[in-house]
Amino acid sequence: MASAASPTTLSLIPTTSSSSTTSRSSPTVRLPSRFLRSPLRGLGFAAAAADPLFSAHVASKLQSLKTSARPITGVVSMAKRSVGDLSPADLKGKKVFVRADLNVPLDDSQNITDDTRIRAAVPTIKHLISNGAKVILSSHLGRPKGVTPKYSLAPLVPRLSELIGVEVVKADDCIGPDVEKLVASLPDGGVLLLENVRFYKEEEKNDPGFAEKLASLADLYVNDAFGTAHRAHASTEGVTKFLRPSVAGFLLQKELDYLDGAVSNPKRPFAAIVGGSKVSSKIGVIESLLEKCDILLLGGGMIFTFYKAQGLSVGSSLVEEDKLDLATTLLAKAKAKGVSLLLPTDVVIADKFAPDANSKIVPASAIPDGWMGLDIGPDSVKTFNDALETTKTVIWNGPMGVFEFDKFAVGTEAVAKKLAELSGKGVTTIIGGGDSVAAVEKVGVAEVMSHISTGGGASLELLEGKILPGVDALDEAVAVPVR
Ligand SMILES: Nc1ncnc2c1ncn2[C@@H]1O[C@H](COP(=O)(O)OP(=O)(O)OP(=O)(O)O)[C@@H](O)[C@H]1O
Ligand SMILES: O=C(O)[C@H](O)COP(=O)(O)O
Repeated sequence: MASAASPTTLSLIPTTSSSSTTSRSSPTVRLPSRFLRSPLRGLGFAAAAADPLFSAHVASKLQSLKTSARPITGVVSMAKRSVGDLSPADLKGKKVFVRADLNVPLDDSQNITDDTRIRAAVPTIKHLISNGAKVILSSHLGRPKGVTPKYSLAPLVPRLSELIGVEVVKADDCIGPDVEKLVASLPDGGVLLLENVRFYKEEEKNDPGFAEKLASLADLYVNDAFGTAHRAHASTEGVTKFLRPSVAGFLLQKELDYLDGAVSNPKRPFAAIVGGSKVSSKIGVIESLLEKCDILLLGGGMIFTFYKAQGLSVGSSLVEEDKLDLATTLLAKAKAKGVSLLLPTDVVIADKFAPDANSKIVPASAIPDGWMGLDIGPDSVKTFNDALETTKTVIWNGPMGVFEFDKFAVGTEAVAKKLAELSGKGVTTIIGGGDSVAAVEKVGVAEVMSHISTGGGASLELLEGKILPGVDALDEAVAVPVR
């Protein structure tokens, strides 16, 4: 282990050598990922033009086209068909079953405390209603066991109506004769919100009979529920067996464009920042990113397992004893692949796990007994920032410390600020879901990031390279040569 005293000896693995970066930047054509596509496919330009979120997305796509140094030839796009690929005639007067992820947090008085997921669903809904479709909107909320009033979607109606600009009608069920009547009376451009699909156990069981009942309400299917795309449920997967076309909504498409497209075919150098509590929950993500990135920065509770694997004392820091070998293996893999893996050299330690704990900054090699590391230190922040300065693409998943306690939020907030700064310089910055999103929002820099995922589990699974059933079930876009 290098001494933590000097920033020049910060990395446990040699820092990015020009040779490793150069070799990774060479015009090697990688195998196409599952959704590799022409960067402009499936964006739905009509809706995109009207929405600042998507305008920015398109602008960054155009920019990436202009700046893409690597020619890709002979690769066939396997994009999913998008709602933007449907013609106005496909939509006018049609009943469209839209599965969104409106699983938003509610407080004890049933007030929405974060409407991000509702706002993210709006572009697809607006596109459909402006094309004269009848929108049958479906979602889950929470994990109810049977009909549970506190998990009703009713509290979402006012905000949804306000954002869409249409008075949303709410059904008390999601299947059955009453719902059918409401669907029959829906005007072109109207929106009917079905009740929580998870009130039926058949939803999570992906029961074909239940899926068929949902499908029977509509003429075509749009899945925009990225946050639930890793679940093979009746409304996310089963329904596609009974409804065609089955296409991706704009949000789902954008998530795939960034979390799969930009990550699998990044502008380089490409850095990944992975934090969070435990290495065990990020093994798949780290292994997958090691195949793609040039620089890997690790933070959060997981670093102590890496330190201990290297023979360092970690005091009472969070350690997964059964993952010490794994940590060693990951370090070796990074080295073998020429990935510059940086671990923090200094940490903020605390005498207890509490917001008012006594704290001090020490080298990573000098954590005393009885103290626990709860954040990365200032030298590490500086070295991480220097490493990020050279990048063209950055993805971040998981906080650098216990950011819920202000005293230990400094490292996480520093990363958020650095990414905001890089974003302003044209670097593609992707926030891969979970607590890093909360951190970015806390710092107030969410708007400037290239992409903030609305998925927690779904984004992790996509980053791990897993196939998401809710995506896999959708129609393939017509294969087109990328160039
Ligand atoms: N040094 C540390 N010691 C203990 N816990 C830590 C440490 N650093 C970060 N954490 C905790 O890790 C948690 C986040 O870890 P998690 O693995 O859930 O990450 P995430 O990917 O952001 O979230 P999710 O899994 O929900 O997508 C935070 O609650 C944070 O307090
Ligand atoms: O919040 C989420 O991650 C999604 O809405 C999926 O919810 P679930 O984990 O209950 O399936």
